[in-house]
Amino acid sequence: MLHTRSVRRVGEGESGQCDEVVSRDEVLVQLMTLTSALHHLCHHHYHQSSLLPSLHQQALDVMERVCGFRVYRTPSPLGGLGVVAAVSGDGSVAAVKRGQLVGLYPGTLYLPHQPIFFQSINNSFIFRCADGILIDGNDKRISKFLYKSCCGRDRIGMMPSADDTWLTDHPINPLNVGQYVNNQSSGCPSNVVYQEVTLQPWEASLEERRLLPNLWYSNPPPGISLLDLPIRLVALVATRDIHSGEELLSDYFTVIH
Ligand SMILES: C[S@@+](CC[C@H](N)C(=O)[O-])C[C@H]1O[C@@H](n2cnc3c(N)ncnc32)[C@H](O)[C@@H]1O
Repeated sequence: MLHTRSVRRVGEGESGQCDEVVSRDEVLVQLMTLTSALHHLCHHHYHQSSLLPSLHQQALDVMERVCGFRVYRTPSPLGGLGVVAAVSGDGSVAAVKRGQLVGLYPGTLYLPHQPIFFQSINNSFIFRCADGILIDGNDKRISKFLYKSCCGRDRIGMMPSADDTWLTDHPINPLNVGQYVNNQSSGCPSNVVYQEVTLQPWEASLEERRLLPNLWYSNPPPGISLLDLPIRLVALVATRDIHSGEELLSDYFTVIH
């Protein structure tokens, strides 16, 4: 069956993937613009699950004001859930412009040599980066337990070092649903690509990091602080204008040359 699958072919350039729709810096500018606008929602005790649905709605409103569209999970004609981009009101307009950041792939980060056998059983949410880093974006069972455990371990004082609300139906950062983007199918070509970004520690404040959905499975090496570690982010970027109500579709199968 594999030979019938469409494959995204990626060459590696000096500064990253050759198929980048926009530069790494542009992805980060878009990301930080949204996270700055979402900061005020973090001052609530948002880990209280009763507040999350309302905070999520407010976050979607902020996203639409800042980015021009909102993204959310909804039942997909392909089966299960998918992710759509939409604007309130007129469904005929282009909600997303080519090059806009539409999602982040959340999850626990595993180095290529780290064991992930039990987490990978019956798990369709494991993303493999070009350099072999794995991201477990499953929000259920052992994957959920491990992410929450790492989040508790990495707390900086009272401050969480990453977002864990993506494990619920009401993420405080609406971008953190990229693991639910479905694969393209015949007649429905992809409209987003994955752009892998290594975020250096000095590029994001603690306030920004608490809205980002990735952290490491392992402790930092001895003598290295958690805050000195880079973080891997996988951004989903639109490859064309996307109409309001359209499902986001990616290409799961990528060959790196
Ligand atoms: C990462 S999940 C995506 C979210 C998934 N739809 C869900 O609700 O859990 C990947 C799984 O979604 C389903 N899927 C993704 N793209 C699909 C497609 N084009 N047609 C049918 N099923 C698809 C497959 O079951 C696949 O293993």
